[in-house]
Amino acid sequence: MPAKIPATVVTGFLGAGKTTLIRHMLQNAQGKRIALIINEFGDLGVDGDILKGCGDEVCSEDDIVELSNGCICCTVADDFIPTMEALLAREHKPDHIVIETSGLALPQPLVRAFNWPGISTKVTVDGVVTVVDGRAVHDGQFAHNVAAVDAQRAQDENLDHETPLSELFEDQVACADMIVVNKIDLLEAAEADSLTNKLKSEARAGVQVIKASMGALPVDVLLGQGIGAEGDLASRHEIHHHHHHDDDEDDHHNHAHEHGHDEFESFIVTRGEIADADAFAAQIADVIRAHNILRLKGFVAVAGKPMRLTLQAVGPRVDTYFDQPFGAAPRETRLVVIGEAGLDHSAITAALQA
Ligand SMILES: Nc1nc2c(ncn2[C@@H]2O[C@H](COP(=O)(O)OP(=O)(O)OP(=O)(O)O)[C@@H](O)[C@H]2O)c(=O)[nH]1
Repeated sequence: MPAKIPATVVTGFLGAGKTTLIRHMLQNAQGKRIALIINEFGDLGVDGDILKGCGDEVCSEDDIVELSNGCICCTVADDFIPTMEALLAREHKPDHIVIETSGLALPQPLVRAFNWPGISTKVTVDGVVTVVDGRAVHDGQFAHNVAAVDAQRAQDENLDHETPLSELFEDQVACADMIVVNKIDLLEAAEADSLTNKLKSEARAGVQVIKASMGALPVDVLLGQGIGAEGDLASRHEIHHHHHHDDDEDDHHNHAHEHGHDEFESFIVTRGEIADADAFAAQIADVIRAHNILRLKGFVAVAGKPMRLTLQAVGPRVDTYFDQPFGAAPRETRLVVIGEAGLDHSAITAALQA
């Protein structure tokens, strides 16, 4: 029987740097043939477009498959399994499969899917890489204290102080084989060390915690962990599954429901060309602050520039760079806005179109 193809799951919160890390990996793959499965949140394929735009020989468009029918953990059977089967049926099989989950997906149901008949004999989870935004976590944005939260819950069943964001963060840490503390360039050395130690103490025993900037890690470090994560799911406990860890559908749905994916939403804002890229970035930072937007990303048409401007904002930090010509795509500005449910669509749209 041929060896199983290793698959690496890359998870991590919105804007932590998953796409950046994968792009670096593809550009340094040293001839390894990597197939990518990308789970976009919302219906604008920004991450896929960014990766396709890297123009490298090893990341031909054929090898990039996008799942955009919602959260990967809720669409495993309908979307992920058929995609994986199609990938495994190809004549030229990849050496390695990398799966980028959307920042809101839970890694555990995805890892569990590798135990499905027809999948389990052909592919194995090489490792789960959880990318964290070192700056944000250090600043306490997604900090958590499991004991304190449990104590609070025990005191009052009606009082749930835990936000969905911190729940997801805990699940991502609990499932990791390797934690990448990214954006180290935005931290002092001592801050980076203390965060690394804190995450080491929260993760399962033996989990590697590695610092990185712009996700720049050697491919040999990221791939080839050889863990077989689908075989030890019980140790990757989902924080909110205190009662049982079975595969039954109801349990899965309850879990998905508990996490309330409906509590997040995304929508698209389009506009024509903008005149000044710096002024537009400043405008976006203001809109993000005013409306509590978690993540904003997309492509911008700048007057007089043939290239499209890629724009990515994590919190109020806005990054832009020109990546490639518009080509056949319409020359317009398209932005996806992601936040917790209740965003004021019309006010945000008006502010971005102003
Ligand atoms: N300063 C700094 N910025 C970074 C680093 N890594 C990524 N970024 C920036 O952070 C933003 C988000 O990075 P992505 O790679 O798109 O993050 P992601 O996790 O794929 O985000 P989602 O797809 O929204 O979940 C981009 O603007 C990156 O350029 C880093 O190490 N340092």
